[in-house]
Amino acid sequence: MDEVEWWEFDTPAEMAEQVAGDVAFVVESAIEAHGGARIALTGGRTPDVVYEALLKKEIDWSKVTLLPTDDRLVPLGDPLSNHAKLQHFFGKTGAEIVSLVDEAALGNYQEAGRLGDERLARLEWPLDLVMLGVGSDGHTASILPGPDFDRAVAGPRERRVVGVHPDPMPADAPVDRVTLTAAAIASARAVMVVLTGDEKRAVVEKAIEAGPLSSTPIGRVVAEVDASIDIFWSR
Ligand SMILES: O=C1O[C@H](COP(=O)(O)O)[C@@H](O)[C@H](O)[C@H]1O
Repeated sequence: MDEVEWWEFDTPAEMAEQVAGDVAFVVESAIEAHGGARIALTGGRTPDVVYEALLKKEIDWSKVTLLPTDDRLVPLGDPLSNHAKLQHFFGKTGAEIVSLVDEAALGNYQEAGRLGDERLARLEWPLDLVMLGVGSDGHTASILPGPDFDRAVAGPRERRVVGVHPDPMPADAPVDRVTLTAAAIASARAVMVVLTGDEKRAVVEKAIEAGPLSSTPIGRVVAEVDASIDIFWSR
């Protein structure tokens, strides 16, 4: 990893404004450089304020492809679905929204991972931007402790999506997942991390300090990324 730069804000709204401006700049540059932008966006609760701010930017959404960094294996309209979140915020913009979840494989997380990988192979790579969130346990995207951790952080580099059975199950969304792998995230042209609160900040600082030997998903992913990473944090 080249460099980690922290950007600190007093409120989530101030942070959101900055992040939205940076995302809009990446989108504009990507459209100028290769005619379209491909962006992976975090799920969870933290980014809502960012997505509100992003919707106020002038963006030619018809040239943008959006996908979640990860998803929960639930029907696409379920409140736990990250795809549903993207539809809720960006569904009317004209952006193409790609789901990582194939509803035919909700009961088989490994098959769901394979189908998600197949689906993303149809996109042009690399992604222009990956915006990551972080859980207070240090997970990022849906790279979580459990039997699939090694495959997600250190599996074959050509694998972009894997299925994940978290162990232990996260209390707020106790379901199997599909996630971008660390290699797919690391291949993006730009990577940013968005988080709030002292607890998550301490987790991320400790994970980055541990480097490639970190036992925490966010530490392993940051260590994989060659380019510089911007971390946006607010109180
Ligand atoms: O399960 C997930 O959690 C993380 C963090 O979410 P938050 O609610 O603590 O902001 C999120 O980045 C990920 O996309 C999501 O699926």
